[in-house]
Amino acid sequence: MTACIVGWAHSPFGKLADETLESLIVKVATDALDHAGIGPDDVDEIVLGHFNAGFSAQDFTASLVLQADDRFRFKPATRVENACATGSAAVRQGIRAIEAKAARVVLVVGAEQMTTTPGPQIGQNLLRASYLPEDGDTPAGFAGVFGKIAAAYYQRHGDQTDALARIAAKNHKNGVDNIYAQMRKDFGFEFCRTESERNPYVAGPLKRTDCSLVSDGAAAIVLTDATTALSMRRAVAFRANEHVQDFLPMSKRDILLFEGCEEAWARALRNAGITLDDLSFVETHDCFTIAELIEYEAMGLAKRGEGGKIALEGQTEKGGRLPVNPSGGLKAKGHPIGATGVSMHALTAAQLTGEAGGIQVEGAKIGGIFNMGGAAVANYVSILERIK
Ligand SMILES: CC(=O)CC(=O)SCCNC(=O)CCNC(=O)[C@H](O)C(C)(C)COP(=O)(O)OP(=O)(O)OC[C@H]1O[C@@H](n2cnc3c(N)ncnc32)[C@H](O)[C@@H]1OP(=O)(O)O
Repeated sequence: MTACIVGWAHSPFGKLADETLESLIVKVATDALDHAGIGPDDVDEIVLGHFNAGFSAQDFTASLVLQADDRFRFKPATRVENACATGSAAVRQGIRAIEAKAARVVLVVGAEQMTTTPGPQIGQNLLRASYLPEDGDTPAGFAGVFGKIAAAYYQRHGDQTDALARIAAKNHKNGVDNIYAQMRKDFGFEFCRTESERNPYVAGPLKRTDCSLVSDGAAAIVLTDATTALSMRRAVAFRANEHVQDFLPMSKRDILLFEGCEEAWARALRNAGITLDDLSFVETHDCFTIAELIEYEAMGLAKRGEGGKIALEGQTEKGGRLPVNPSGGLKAKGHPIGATGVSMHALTAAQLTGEAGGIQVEGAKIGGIFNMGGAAVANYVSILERIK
């Protein structure tokens, strides 16, 4: 049974000093049901994606969704976690409940509040998603992990300074038109390419503009089975949804290949019966620009070692062969860990129903999503298409 997205909601991403984790969750849960045109009584199951790992003193957070409305009382609610792919793990749990016919309507919420944590502690919290015996004390947190990956990529395939700057500039430019984005500033290629006081090196060859943002934010989607969806205002179907989990230690794999990402894309395209050429756009996990570059190769858009080439040719820019991250990605939109995967699904659904506003990809028909946890450890690919 195909699961469908029938409604969604998105908070602004950024430093949201007036919000709490609870207020963010309550707002998007309420707004997503309104958008779907249903009420709390219609919901069979609730899934919350929330990473936490020290960002919030409040743990055991699934029941925070019930704070949105007393009518949620006694409904099953569960929190799921899979590092930076936590949001997509929550989406997948909802899909599986529908496919198993255990639920007809599932409310999926993703949320994180990161900016209330002091700077150095943020890096330490994020590193809990690395293999601690190897990477637990990496300087600069997860940027340090990807700084090592970038340095190794340069060694194997040559300097990628220009390509990474092109990816950063593209995503920042796209983010200008995203009303939910944390950073709506077009920095331009030269600024992203050049080390400066405002764009210092953070880890290895990665500068500040190569890194995603530290963010607060939440997003929610409403899932139903296809029959129910067709009776509603809109229906965006999952043509595929795949999850591939790889080894956590990077020393057990060739970390420059992102093989889990490759496998997830291969399975998703096969199950959807399409090729990359059928996609109108992709939202991909650009936690660091080097990740987006390697993902071009893992998804099959570029040969190994040539991800930078297609970035420099503008193939992934709006109007290019395959627009990647029209939302501005994690780079400009922001990356509140538990919310990110849900946000990707909400904004992809919005693209496909023509509700994406300034970031709309004209004529978008099929959208792809790649959300990852750790360094290509948890790999989730969804392929979405509007059916109503
Ligand atoms: C964990 C997994 O499972 C997989 C993953 O997804 S890993 C990704 C997890 N997320 C991260 O690791 C977050 C990475 N980013 C960071 O840690 C931080 O943004 C950073 C270290 C790159 C910069 O932080 P910082 O040096 O403390 O900057 P900060 O003092 O906050 O801000 C200084 C300026 O830079 C800007 N800035 C901050 N971060 C920026 C970024 N990433 N890109 C562009 N500009 C940024 C700020 O807006 C500010 O600008 P103004 O002076 O004009 O106001």
